[in-house]
Amino acid sequence: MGENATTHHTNSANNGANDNQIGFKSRVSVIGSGSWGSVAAKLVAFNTLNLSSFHDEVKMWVFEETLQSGEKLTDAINRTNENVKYLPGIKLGKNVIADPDLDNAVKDANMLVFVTPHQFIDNICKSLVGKVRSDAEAISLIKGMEVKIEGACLISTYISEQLGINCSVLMGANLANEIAEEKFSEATVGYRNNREIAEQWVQLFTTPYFMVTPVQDVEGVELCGTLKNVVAIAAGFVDGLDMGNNTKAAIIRFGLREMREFCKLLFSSVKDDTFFESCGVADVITTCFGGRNTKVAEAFARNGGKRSFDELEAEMLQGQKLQGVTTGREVYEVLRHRGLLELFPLFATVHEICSGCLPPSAIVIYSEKKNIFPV
Ligand SMILES: NC(=O)c1ccc[n+]([C@@H]2O[C@H](COP(=O)([O-])OP(=O)(O)OC[C@H]3O[C@@H](n4cnc5c(N)ncnc54)[C@H](O)[C@@H]3O)[C@@H](O)[C@H]2O)c1
Ligand SMILES: O=P(O)(O)OC[C@H](O)CO
Repeated sequence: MGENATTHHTNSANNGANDNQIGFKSRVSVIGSGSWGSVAAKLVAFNTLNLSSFHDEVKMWVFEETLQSGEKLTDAINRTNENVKYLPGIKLGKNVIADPDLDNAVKDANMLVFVTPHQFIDNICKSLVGKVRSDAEAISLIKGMEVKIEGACLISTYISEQLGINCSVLMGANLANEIAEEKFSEATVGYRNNREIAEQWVQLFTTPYFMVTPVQDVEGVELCGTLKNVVAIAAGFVDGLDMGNNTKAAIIRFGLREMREFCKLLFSSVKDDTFFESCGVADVITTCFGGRNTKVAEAFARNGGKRSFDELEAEMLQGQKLQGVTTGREVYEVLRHRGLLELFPLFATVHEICSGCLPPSAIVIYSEKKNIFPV
């Protein structure tokens, strides 16, 4: 494996000052190792092996757990080169090294890929404060947001503020199991100001079967990835009620419209064009037809809302996590706080169904309401 760096750092919060020299190679760490985290590591590892500007090795932080066999997940990944629990049957690349020690996994890395379920990012960031290189660049593949008393905060902003580093995002129509099998997909990198950094992320993720497009609209890209999970839950209810494709298409259209209005409510800078990128309409389509949120919401509706999402998630996903129910609650809190629930009937109804205040069939009653926003 290529440990042929011209500079090698041993202290954890390195400032990178020695790295502005010819021959510097970037080091990549992936923080998270669920199904998408493992695929992200595979994509990145393919490129670090082939691009001379990167160290070959990609560290992947694993939230450690013990498998039924008694073996640690990290040991199993390093022994088999597969994430036997979250992405079985897929070789990650021999240059992917699983590490259960978060500090060690990020040490020396100047490119950090964050890809955990969003409910865990708070603790992860807190434990990383002071541990990452001050010149590191981050990218978030996390679909979700942080909602605090003071308001909603994008995950990329949260990472940026906690760790004092810039954070871009990568979102898109990306069902992990399909990309793992190298079926063609697209994704969108959202960046703030620095096009050069965006190009580096594009280069790191692009493969012959994964086409990545940069868009200067970090908020629009990230919020699309976040909000589509709420629409996915609504689509699952429609499936569970056997309402058919026309109803589902209507729900998708209403959902996209509320996504756009919610984005613009939070950030007036969000661009309409962003909704036509992979992170927008394409992700809504794939997630509403093949995503976990939709599948579990379908089961919820088929059970008449009598089995909780937590119970169905544990049974159907075996350790994988849903984002849509939590995000639905977070969106609801933002809207309630601003007195705008009436303007977002789909989002509001999704949360009220998930929390047991309304039956799943209420999603159809919603669809009979008039258009709220001017089209
Ligand atoms: N799976 C997909 O198809 C897909 C595609 C695009 C984006 N995403 C997004 O990527 C993010 C990561 O999802 P995923 O699919 O890789 O994960 P996952 O749902 O497949 O797996 C859950 C992960 O959470 C970890 N975990 C459990 N408890 C934890 C804790 N207390 N602290 C930290 N980690 C813990 C598990 O070890 C596992 O790695 C999510 O925001 C998701 O929306 C997923
Ligand atoms: O399986 P889901 O519902 O978490 O969706 C996965 C991806 O976000 C689809 O792009």
